Amino acid sequence: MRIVKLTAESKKGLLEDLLQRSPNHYGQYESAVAEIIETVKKGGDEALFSYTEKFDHCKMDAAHIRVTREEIDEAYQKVDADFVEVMKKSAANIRAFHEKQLRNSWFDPKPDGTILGMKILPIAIAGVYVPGGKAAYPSSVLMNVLPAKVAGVERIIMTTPPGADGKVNPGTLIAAHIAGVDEIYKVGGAQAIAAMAFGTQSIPKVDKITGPGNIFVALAKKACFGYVSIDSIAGPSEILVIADETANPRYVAADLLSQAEHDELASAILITTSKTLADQVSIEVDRFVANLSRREIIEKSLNNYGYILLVDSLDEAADTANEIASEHLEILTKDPFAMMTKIRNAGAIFLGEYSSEPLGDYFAGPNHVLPTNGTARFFSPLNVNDFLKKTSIISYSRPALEKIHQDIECFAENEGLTAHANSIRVRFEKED
Ligand SMILES: NC(=O)c1ccc[n+]([C@@H]2O[C@H](COP(=O)([O-])OP(=O)(O)OC[C@H]3O[C@@H](n4cnc5c(N)ncnc54)[C@H](O)[C@@H]3O)[C@@H](O)[C@H]2O)c1
Ligand SMILES: N[C@H](CO)Cc1c[nH]c[nH+]1
Ligand SMILES: [Zn+2]
Repeated sequence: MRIVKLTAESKKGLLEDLLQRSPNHYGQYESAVAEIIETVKKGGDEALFSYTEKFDHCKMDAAHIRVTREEIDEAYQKVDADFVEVMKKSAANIRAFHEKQLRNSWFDPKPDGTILGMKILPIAIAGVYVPGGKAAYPSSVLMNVLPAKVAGVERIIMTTPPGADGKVNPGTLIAAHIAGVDEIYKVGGAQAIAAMAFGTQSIPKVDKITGPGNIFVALAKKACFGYVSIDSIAGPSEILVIADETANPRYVAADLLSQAEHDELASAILITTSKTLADQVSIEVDRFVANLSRREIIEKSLNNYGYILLVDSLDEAADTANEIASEHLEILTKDPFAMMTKIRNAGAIFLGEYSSEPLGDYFAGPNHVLPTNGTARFFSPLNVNDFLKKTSIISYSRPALEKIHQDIECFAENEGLTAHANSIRVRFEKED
């Protein structure tokens, strides 16, 4: 991995480079995605079948688009029983963590007769996209579906592209079954997003679409936003490690590679105060890479977005981490909790040498759908709130309104909205 002394100039170049990975920079696919969405809007199921044949090389029809109970049973025959048990344990952790996020409706009655409150209800129907192109991610099924379940969403549907044989990855099906998905449809890409946003003969229109996917999926979600709610536009995975001279270089190297293997555009960055650690990590990275199955992808992503940045102090490391606002941030320093207090922007923070990033990807419980491309400055991890909607409650008694009616009339008149003022005043005027 290249080792770079951090300067104002190298930082500027790095930040600009990282931003190029955002789906917002892939405008060349936007017109193709817009055409797919329009075609699905007009053509419904027939358009879906034709895109499935074109992109997934699979002949699909209305009788086979929905996954059957028999297909789920078949999946259980194919997947190792130990893996099924692990998915169940992981699901229990994810559910328990997300249950802590639940908020109840609240009402605040006052002695003067006012009641203000917030009525909180789940959305009625959620649609989860699960990638199925290059690799299957049963963990992402759990991470997207369980917060919706905890929120109390009544109907959760899922779409995922079929293989050429018309089948869905068995691990994906079992994860969906464990998490409690109601319906699974075999369709992928932008066409799946359009189907969930607008509805087709087979696929219901949903209120919110969540889930990761490739550039066609990301741009389709962006284009459908407004017709339907979405979680976020996820970009390629990112890991940032802050480490000092106390860190174990093997652990740092292994953790950087864990995210580099996701994608050629994934970023893996170490910020350290120790030149010795930097050199050791670089050696350990080379040792590990030689034996990893996704070596080609890893080498490309390290070549594209792999950096070891040398800084003069941990404060400089924290400032830089806050500017990068990484999806994942590991802190491997003498006092990780002290360091954590200096971090403002990160999707998830992993503290200490036994909290390596894949713990969060698979098992600990917090969501692995996290803001990427610097959006941790203003976005949060996927959570139960994403599947809840709120309605304000306002109730005043006559005496309560009487006390303040002139204030409201004053406000309305100053905005030139006399009908607003009148709607308050009329309640306190004597009728002729
Ligand atoms: N951030 C996360 O939490 C997370 C988790 C899992 C996966 N991911 C990411 O999701 C992505 C999955 O991508 P994938 O491709 O493997 O699966 P995918 O399911 O997102 O995409 C496959 C679909 O893309 C469409 N497609 C392919 N080529 C096309 C073309 N030329 N024109 C129009 N549509 C086309 C097809 O319809 C196909 O069904 C990866 O980038 C992975 O890193 C992210
Ligand atoms: N690290 C990914 C999010 O950036 C999520 C994931 C799924 N499987 C393994 N990892
Ligand atoms: Zn991962």
